[in-house]
Amino acid sequence: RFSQTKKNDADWLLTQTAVRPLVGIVCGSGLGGLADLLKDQVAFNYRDIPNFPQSTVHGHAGRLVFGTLKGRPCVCMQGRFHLYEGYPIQKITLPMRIFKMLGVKTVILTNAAGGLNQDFKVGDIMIIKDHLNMPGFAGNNPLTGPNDERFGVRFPCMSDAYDRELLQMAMDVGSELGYSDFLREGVYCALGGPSFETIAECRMLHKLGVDAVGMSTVHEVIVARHCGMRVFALSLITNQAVMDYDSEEKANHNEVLQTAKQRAQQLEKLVSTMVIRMKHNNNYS
Ligand SMILES: O=P(O)(O)O[C@H]1O[C@H](CO)[C@@H](O)[C@H]1O
Ligand SMILES: Nc1nc2[nH]cnc2c(=O)[nH]1
Repeated sequence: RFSQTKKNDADWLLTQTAVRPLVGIVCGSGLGGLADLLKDQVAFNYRDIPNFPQSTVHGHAGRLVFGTLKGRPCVCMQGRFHLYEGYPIQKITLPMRIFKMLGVKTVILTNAAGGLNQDFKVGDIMIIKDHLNMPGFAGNNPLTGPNDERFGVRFPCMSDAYDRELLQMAMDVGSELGYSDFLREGVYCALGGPSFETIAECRMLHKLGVDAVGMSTVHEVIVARHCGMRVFALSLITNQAVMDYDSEEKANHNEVLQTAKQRAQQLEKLVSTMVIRMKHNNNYS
């Protein structure tokens, strides 16, 4: 059933735009401005794409934007789907398979996340080098169910999920742009949400080696890697996870959106420079 939906969506989109994207970008909470960098835009509201889920979260506009970045064809999701919105996990990740069918080779995912690493500050950008898939530990993995061999193997490897070359490129580009003071790398952990973490949960995640916590990205990464797309992902640290019973801090979505607003331009510059550099390096067919 999902397979037919994906094919219909991809075919429908390909008849509506001449852009044949090689890069697919997913914008995290409050980070939708990335899509505005695209030139010669052709944009679709999710509600107008047959069978597509709808964005229900503030800070996720719900538009699929095609366009070019210095001549490089891209497609950008201005808004993603989360488990807590009530969608089945396969529906949340449906856009990754549509990306694949559109011809996308590299996926760039961004998100807003809480910082657990005590060296991190609000406003830091963390390049994701690995993840913990908490819903997956409980059996909620987007690849659950019959495996569609046309996309990938039954048991995909995840030790190479985050492309090392792109991670290095992000560090290099970041340092050239003068971002080194707020550029980090680390491990992202996805939880189901929508409640933010308790203090005990934050302490546990910290002990497990998690640097940043959020409610997205990991499911998309798994599906993107399953079908062989290259993955680069980053978190904007929008708030410090609360680790201390004396703290007055309370995680909230407004703070997340506020921080995103403050750092959005630099994050956009980092990502767009990388997309342009990918072309120059001729990394892709
Ligand atoms: O991961 P993104 O989509 O950036 O959103 C993050 O921000 C929201 C919480 O403020 C949650 O949805 C969390 O996952
Ligand atoms: N789970 C979770 N998601 C977030 N998204 C932005 N900040 C946070 C956070 O502190 N926790």
